[in-house]
Amino acid sequence: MSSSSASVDLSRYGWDEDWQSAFAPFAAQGLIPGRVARVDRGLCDVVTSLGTLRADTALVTPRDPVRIVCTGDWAAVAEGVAEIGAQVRALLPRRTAVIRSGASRRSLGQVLAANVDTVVIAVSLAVEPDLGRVERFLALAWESGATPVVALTKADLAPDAQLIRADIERIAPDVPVHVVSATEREGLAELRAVLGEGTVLVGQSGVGKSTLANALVGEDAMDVRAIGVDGKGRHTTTTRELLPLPGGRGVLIDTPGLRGVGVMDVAGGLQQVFADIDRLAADCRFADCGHLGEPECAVQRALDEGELSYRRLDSYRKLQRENQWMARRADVRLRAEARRARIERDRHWRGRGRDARANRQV
Ligand SMILES: Nc1nc2c(ncn2[C@@H]2O[C@H](COP(=O)(O)OP(=O)(O)OP(=O)(O)O)[C@@H](O)[C@H]2O)c(=O)[nH]1
Ligand SMILES: [Zn+2]
Repeated sequence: MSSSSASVDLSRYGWDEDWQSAFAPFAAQGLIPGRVARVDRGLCDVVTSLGTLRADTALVTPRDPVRIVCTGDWAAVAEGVAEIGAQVRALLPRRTAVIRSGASRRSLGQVLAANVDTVVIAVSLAVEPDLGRVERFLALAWESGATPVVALTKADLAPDAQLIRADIERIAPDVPVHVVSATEREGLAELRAVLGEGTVLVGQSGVGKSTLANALVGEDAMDVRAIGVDGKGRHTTTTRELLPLPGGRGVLIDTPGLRGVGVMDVAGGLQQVFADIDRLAADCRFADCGHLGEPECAVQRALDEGELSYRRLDSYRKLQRENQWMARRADVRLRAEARRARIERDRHWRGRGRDARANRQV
């Protein structure tokens, strides 16, 4: 699909009047708008009205990984002439960003998708779902500014899909939960109906995201391959793609499967996922109740009555601790960076002073 020359209608990719007005200053510089469909090692595929261009992203590569170009971004692109290829010159400010904490142990974030209004969390019905992991994804999704939806995949492999659905609904208040089978093409229309203008599919590796994306888009658009390269014969999505859904129903972004998903800066998201616990806590006698045996604790009462599970309260505490820990790490990192910058600056000025003295002596 790359470098087609046909004229592309960008409204199929989510272009609207607000983007248009945000773009005005770039249009004045002769740049063209494009939506980033895929990013890899310094280059990206960007869909413009002229077709998909391969563009250099060096000019928009800051140190902060959260600000690095990502699938779903709207970019101001210089088309390029002769040997000089296309270049991404700037990114329009994002409306939403789905961010997880970085894969490494350093406290850096990684943007999974930008400018989506729906986050579909894919959870496989083929295995016992890990409720804590679903809660993590929900926190990320709420925090992004988009709306979460849960898709329970591989329904054809699960005799008790409705039981699992009830469990998920309990931990995901106010979130639509859909049971689908991509291979049997079941539940797809219902799922499609709740998607917004832009959707990203997230979830663990192997839950069936790419297969579901293909089923929703209606063609073999994603690269789903059984590869033996890693020796485990796992199915792995090697690229991240953005595709328009049929019937003008917005775009769909597939993401590579995540082994683990860390949270950072998700305090607001956690409050939304665990709104039930916060509501209970409001009825505790003490405003700062730790729900650890204090008298007249509404959370303890709900635990005793089986209205709230110990697992869910533990999960909330664990995610809160992780979030605070990540925030502290980010603080430490920012302070270290500031210190490094100060040392650099001092060295620079000391060097200049030495040069000036040396000059005087000549
Ligand atoms: N039975 C059944 N198998 C499915 C279904 N959807 C996906 N699969 C299978 O599950 C395996 C993983 O599917 P993928 O679509 O590659 O999963 P993914 O989540 O994109 O995986 P990553 O790319 O690693 O993130 C493949 O063997 C699919 O054929 C389904 O609805 N039913
Ligand atoms: Zn309490």
